[in-house]
Amino acid sequence: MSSSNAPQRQGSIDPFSHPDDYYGNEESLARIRRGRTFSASVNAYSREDINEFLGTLPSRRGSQDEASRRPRKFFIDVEETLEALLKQEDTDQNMQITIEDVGPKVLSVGTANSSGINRVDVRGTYMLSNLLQELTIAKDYGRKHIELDEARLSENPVARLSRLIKNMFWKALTRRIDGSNIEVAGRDPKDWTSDPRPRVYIPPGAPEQFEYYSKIAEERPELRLEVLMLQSDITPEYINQLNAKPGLLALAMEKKINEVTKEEELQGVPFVVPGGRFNELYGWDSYMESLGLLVSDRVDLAKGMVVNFCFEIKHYGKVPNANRTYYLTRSQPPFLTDMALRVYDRIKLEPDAKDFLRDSILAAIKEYYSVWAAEPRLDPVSGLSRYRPEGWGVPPETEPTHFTHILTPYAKKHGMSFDEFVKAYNSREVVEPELDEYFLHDRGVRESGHDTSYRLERVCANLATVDLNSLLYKYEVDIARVIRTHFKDKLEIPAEFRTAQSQNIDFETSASWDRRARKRKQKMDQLCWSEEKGMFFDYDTVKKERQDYETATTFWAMWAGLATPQQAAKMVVQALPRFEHFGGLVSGTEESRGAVGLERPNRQWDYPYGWAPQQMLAWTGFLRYGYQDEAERLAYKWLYMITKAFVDFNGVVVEKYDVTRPIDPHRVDAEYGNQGTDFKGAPREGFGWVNASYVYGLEILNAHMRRSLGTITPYDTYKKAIDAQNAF
Ligand SMILES: OC[C@H]1O[C@H](O[C@H]2O[C@H](CO)[C@@H](O)[C@H](O)[C@H]2O)[C@H](O)[C@@H](O)[C@@H]1O
Ligand SMILES: [Ca+2]
Repeated sequence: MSSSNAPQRQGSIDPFSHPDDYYGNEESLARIRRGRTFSASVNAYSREDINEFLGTLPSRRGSQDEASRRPRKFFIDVEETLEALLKQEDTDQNMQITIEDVGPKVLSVGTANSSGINRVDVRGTYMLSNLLQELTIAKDYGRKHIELDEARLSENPVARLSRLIKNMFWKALTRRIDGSNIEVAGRDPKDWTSDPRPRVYIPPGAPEQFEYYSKIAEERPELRLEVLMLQSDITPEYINQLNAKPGLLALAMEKKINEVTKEEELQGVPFVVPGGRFNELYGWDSYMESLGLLVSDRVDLAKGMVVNFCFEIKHYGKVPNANRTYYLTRSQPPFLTDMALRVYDRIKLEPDAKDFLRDSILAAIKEYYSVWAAEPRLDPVSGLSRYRPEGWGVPPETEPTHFTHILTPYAKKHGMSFDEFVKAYNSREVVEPELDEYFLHDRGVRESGHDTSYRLERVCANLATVDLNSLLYKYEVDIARVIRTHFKDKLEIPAEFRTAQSQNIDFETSASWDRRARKRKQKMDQLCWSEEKGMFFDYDTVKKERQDYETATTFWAMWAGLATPQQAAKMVVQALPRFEHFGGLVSGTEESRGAVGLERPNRQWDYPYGWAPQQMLAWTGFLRYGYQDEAERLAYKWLYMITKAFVDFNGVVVEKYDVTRPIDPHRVDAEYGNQGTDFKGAPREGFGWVNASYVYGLEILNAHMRRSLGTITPYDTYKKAIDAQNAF
């Protein structure tokens, strides 16, 4: 077929198809297929979605013959145009074309009909940056020349971003731990050792995996894969030792027929990673991602994550923060029951659906008893739970300077260099009880997912947080409902699901779970709710007092259905205005954070930052209690902020946003900066939970809002237009 130097006719190709189809020629496609590590089939982008957005292009400087409205194609020399484009338009030389570049913002390209002889202009930041993205991707596919649909450059930004998320980003973030993918999944940008290499730890209960990976390591020495058996007794001491050789924790595998060899083999159950430096299966990221995957019709991936969680609970006793050895002592906010129920709802007609539901609920019950409702996380006095994981030492995965200000005084005290002190402290050669206390809370902060925040620093492990207890309330009501509705109110508990806390329980009924939920709600009303402030607060189980830090997690009580209608109304009227900003909800209020400066730097989970999970849970909570307008408004603001940054900054989609910053909300310099900003030419993966929030949020908006978003209309302008329309 055609060589990559010859122009290729792409006349019959959908202008919005996946790069595999759009840019992949026979040869490069064959190469990609050969090298493709597994068949993560991506669903085709819905044509209806695109049609809905067509005709609503943003009113910006258009290309010259826009009036003719005929679909136009360009014939482009990839390398030459890329070079000219960057030279002329990327004036700050960061390999992105953004509103901060000060080039002429116009580049002429040849039309396909004239074989490139007649030239027309591509104008404006958005179209030029889309051109850069398309050329970068075409180059990845080895293309020298392309025919490029103008529609691909002027595409409605909401349609473009949704399409990228559904077609490209999920695929780029999908992992499977097995021979086909171990070199990608094993990579750890956080590895602090002098010789980072892929390493996989197998739990003793999965000997077949040990055999499987050992064979791969032997057959493919170039991988430098080290296969190790995990000790059965997972103690903090042991985990500390493993820090010299950090590695992946094996996940679920299933027997499948290899499409090529037609032989049965073990394959990893796929999952989605957050992105950036986070290249493993996380706890609460996975839940948020699954909400996006379900609306992207990737039920298979959402299901895969539930199956992997069940494997983790079975073999590691919990859903670890993420599946790396250094995360083993701690978990993350628990969402398994809701996640499993949402997946079940989509697969309920499949033959194994009931087994899937049973396994998930059994795993959630085990996790509940042994992790969340057991000491040290359980506070036996209040009956509420805390993020209070075991372990000791300095968390090795954090950015190197994170603890400098905390540790330096101790290093000086012991007359040691910084590194010598860290080594001595981590191996218990030096004992510092004050530091132990600091890191007890720090581990709690990381388990809470809200790392870090002045709300939790130095106190987290003592707090019965509104977030954790709302989530556990949801576990309790979900478990009760599933047992009642799906298992005739009697769920048998097989021996492997019993725990030290539940060893005499042969079967579960809904009554005890309903009772637990009622008790938790009553305690939270008593200890966490403020009638005066109209919100829930964390409760300090040691000082026995309510905290006063105002946290957006108060809305999790609505998500979980724990709030009464009266409490919900108060939260909407009193609390919501304190958290609502230009781009949606801020994590905590400015007043609660307090003054920041050199001595007291910003923390990423405090004001002014907003995070996808806070938005998604609040929208769902508002909808649950009938606050449709509030949910729509908040979703609009969040999506507007993401869309605007996507349009103005070369397709950027990041881990978190500064929701008070209208122009460049993706610029966050707190702690380790922002994941997702540092790409060359084209974004490849976005960020897991923000991708999810985008497609999930779009489902909440009405059609009019979606159209306004596509024309980059700020919320206030949209609202004025609607009010004016309604006045007639
Ligand atoms: O390396 C520092 C910390 O990074 C993680 O936390 C952040 O990213 C996670 C993945 O997106 C997310 O779940 C968490 O909410 C973020 O704050 C990690 O989870 C921490 O344990 C780690 O110390
Ligand atoms: Ca630039």
